[in-house]
Amino acid sequence: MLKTKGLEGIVATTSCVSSIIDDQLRYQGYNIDDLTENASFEEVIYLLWNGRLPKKTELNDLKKQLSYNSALPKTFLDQMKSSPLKDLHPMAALRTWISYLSFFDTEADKLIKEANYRKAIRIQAKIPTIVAAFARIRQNKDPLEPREDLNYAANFLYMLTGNEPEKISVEAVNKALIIHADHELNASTFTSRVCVATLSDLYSGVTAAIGALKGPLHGGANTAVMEMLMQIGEVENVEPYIRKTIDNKQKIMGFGHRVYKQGDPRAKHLKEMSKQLTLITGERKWYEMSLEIEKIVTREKGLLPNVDFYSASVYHSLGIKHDLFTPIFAISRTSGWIAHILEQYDNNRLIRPRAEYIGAVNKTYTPLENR
Ligand SMILES: CC(=O)SCCNC(=O)CCNC(=O)[C@H](O)C(C)(C)COP(=O)(O)OP(=O)(O)OC[C@H]1O[C@@H](n2cnc3c(N)ncnc32)[C@H](O)[C@@H]1OP(=O)(O)O
Ligand SMILES: O=C([O-])CC(=O)C(=O)O
Repeated sequence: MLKTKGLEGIVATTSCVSSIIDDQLRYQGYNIDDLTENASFEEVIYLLWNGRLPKKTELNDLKKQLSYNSALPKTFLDQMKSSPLKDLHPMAALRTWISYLSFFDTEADKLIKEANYRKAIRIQAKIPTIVAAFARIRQNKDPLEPREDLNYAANFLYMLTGNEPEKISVEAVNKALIIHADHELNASTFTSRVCVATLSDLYSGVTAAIGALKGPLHGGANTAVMEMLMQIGEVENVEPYIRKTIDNKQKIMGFGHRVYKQGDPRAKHLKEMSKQLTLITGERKWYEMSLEIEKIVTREKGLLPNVDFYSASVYHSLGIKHDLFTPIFAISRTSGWIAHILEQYDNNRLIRPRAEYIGAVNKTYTPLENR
């Protein structure tokens, strides 16, 4: 008899990439609180892929490679421009464009370690360029070339807006990218590992993971949180809205977690960022509404905010379109997916669990005309 639905509590692999122990999240042994306060996203990419922090020359080299590989081929951009993007879900677009990127990579199906690392850099370098190009093209704006002089976070903001990004925005995006980079065996990471365990390629692994992240029970929750905040509109509407949602037995987006029961350690960073950024924008209501929702949901349901809850008001305060929140999550999580994919290749075995069959047996075929 199946004891646990949704593989809850099942340990499905060993991993050195990240750990959740006593509600503390660590990447390769480093607490995310430490990394969020001190590191750059580029350092975290290196850490996740190599198991240690980079030396100065190694970091500079990674930055150069990311920068060198960040532009998109003209044919790729032409294809984007001629596609019907206007009403497309950005995660559907991203899933397609990452897969399409493999058409331009002569090493796409080479599974040797060195080629995998080169592909890892190409994907990580191009994913923010793709998201930014998508965002601009659907508004009938020309996509922008990445800039060599900007770091990963700043370059993304620049390509999105065309403006010189402000320091505070760059710092916020850098932190958000670090916070979302990896999370043990979450649904999208598991998906990526299952995919490449068949000895499929890195592009397939990342594409599959994007599909899994898209759903509102996973990465799609950050956009859903913002939709909820927009529907609520004002702090005084929070209580009736949440009460109705609870009475209707609907889920409150951005709350609850499969693994954390005492709270998601990433939420406090985003909460503080939301507080600071809404002070600057003057739109305090997004933070205040979030605080009120947290108070009521914790009181009524005993549920705590997860990573997606305060990230909504953070990204909104940075002026980012709401449906781009999940693609930004994907930009960050690509670093974690890739780390897990590389780890899977290093010690691979096909992932193929069993299903307990609960359907009918011993049926016999009835010819079509007799049904
Ligand atoms: C990056 C990330 O993926 S973080 C998660 C992002 N997703 C969300 O924020 C969506 C809202 N949250 C949820 O749907 C869930 O809490 C999940 C998907 C995160 C975890 O799901 P699970 O571990 O499968 O818990 P499950 O959905 O079975 O919930 C257990 C109980 O708590 C309730 N519950 C869990 N989360 C919520 C919520 N956000 N709002 C209301 N009730 C909730 C469920 O209704 C269920 O109640 P029941 O036992 O009375 O039926
Ligand atoms: O681990 C999970 O189930 C979901 C999550 O928080 C993440 O992927 O960051």
